[in-house]
Amino acid sequence: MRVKLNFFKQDMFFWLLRSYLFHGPRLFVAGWKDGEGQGRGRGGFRDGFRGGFRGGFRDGPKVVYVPPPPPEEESSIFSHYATGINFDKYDDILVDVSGSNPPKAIMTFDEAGLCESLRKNVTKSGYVKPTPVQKHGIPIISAGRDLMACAQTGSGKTAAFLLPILQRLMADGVAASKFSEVQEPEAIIVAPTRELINQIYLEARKFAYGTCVRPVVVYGGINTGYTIREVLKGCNILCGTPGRLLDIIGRGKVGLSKLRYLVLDEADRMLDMGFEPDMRKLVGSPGMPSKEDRQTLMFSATYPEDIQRMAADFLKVDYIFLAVGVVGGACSDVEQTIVQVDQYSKRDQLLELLRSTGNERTMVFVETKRSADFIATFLCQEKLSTTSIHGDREQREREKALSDFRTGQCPVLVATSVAARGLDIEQVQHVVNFDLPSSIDEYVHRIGRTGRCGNIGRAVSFFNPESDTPLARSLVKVLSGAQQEVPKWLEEIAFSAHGTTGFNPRGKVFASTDTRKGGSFKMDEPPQASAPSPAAAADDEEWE
Ligand SMILES: Nc1ncnc2c1ncn2[C@@H]1O[C@H](COP(=O)(O)OP(=O)(O)OP(=O)(O)O)[C@@H](O)[C@H]1O
Repeated sequence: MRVKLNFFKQDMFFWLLRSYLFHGPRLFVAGWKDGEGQGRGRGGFRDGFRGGFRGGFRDGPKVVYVPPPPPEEESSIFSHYATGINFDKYDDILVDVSGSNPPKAIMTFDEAGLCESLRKNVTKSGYVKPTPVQKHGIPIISAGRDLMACAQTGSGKTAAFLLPILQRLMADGVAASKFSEVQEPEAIIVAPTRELINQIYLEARKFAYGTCVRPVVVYGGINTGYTIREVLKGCNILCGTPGRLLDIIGRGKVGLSKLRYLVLDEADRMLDMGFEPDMRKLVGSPGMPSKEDRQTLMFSATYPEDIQRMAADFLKVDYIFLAVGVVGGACSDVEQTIVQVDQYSKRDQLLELLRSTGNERTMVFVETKRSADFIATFLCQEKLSTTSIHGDREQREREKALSDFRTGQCPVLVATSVAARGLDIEQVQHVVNFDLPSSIDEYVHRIGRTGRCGNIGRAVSFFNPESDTPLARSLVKVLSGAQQEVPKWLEEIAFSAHGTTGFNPRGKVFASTDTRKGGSFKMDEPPQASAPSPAAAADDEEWE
């Protein structure tokens, strides 16, 4: 073991030295970022030589990055990928709606009563029939009810909240957006990462195409002056990451008196330890309508029980809980494989795997920003076109990485948790968990980057018993819940980690849904404390 470790250290040392000489310090010192307009824990200069510089350059120089304008041509705005062979199987998923007097589900988009322009945009987006979360979610939102919705990754949650909001705004004839020193949006949508909120904004912009509703997006890492100018041009739907949103409200550029909708996408993440204070600050902002006077909507594929209880603070008492399928369950269109490895063989196994997948688009998840850089550089040196995304990369680089991955120019994307949730990228055939996350919900979100919208995907996870044993039990449950093969060795690890009594890995999993029913999701497992956000646990990942 010791010999192995020394080899590993030597290997790392020379590799680091080589990389430093080839790539210069840029690889290790991620640089200035996010200083402007934040002055908060998650902003500022967070970098490779942590400790050394940390704090010293916190505010950094002014962020000048202005993202390229979104596409203007209709063909790009409405470009979409095809639904997969399992799209129709969504109809077989069991749906549980709880709460008083839930409105009846719709079966078609025609029944949604969308106004003509919105209906046209839905068709141009390639949507023929609604997914279950849309069938149930749209009428619930249209009826003015608060909603906590849970549906598997890639099953259309974004449109489930955007369509009824846009419909209401159009039906009520919101004032066409025009320049004003203070903007009063009707809806605010929050999400945990910059790339995700930008994606939601582009979806909102697509569905609002040709109407007078104007969505705007604000997030960290881009020039604040530019952001403010965009907002002041007119803003009906404000999409933002929490820091930038609070900043822009704090500057008095956004008033909340007309706010009708507050949407928390990836709601469990928005309410866990990392973001909860920001969310409380947001709902406590001057002018924010009370929960009785606004509609609050929450969406995610996972809802730990304690987070669900806390979420009730933000919702009206009679909110509706909608569960499509298994709460916290993995998407069954993803074929999951768990491979037992030791730490030192991971790199070679990854290489072998990627060589066998050819040019298929693959996301490789690692636990820390540093390993993201290491692994990406390693793969590049092995002649695999690879890019990386993590919180220490500048926003310009993050967006470039994502775009290179989307276009297939770099078919391999090495990512930290920052890319685990929500991102909807065409043709991601594989997800590799080079490092398994510490929380099972994070695992569910990561593997959900593939197998979207009825398409088939594959996820391979490296399980190192030395570090991953605490995840074994939940992993067995998620695998069996998604009708996947559970390796015997994993069952044994889960069994011995748990002790000998009462553990039935194939037992009733995720039994109940709505915490108001008093049940626990996982019948034979005590409720877990909300896991510290993977971000916080892992190398202070920077999320927004
Ligand atoms: N009714 C539909 N018909 C065809 N395609 C759809 C439909 N609804 C959504 N889609 C497409 O399915 C893909 C996944 O949708 P979306 O990103 O909203 O999933 P999600 O449930 O929010 O996933 P995640 O949990 O990962 O955030 C998107 O490309 C979206 O445009």
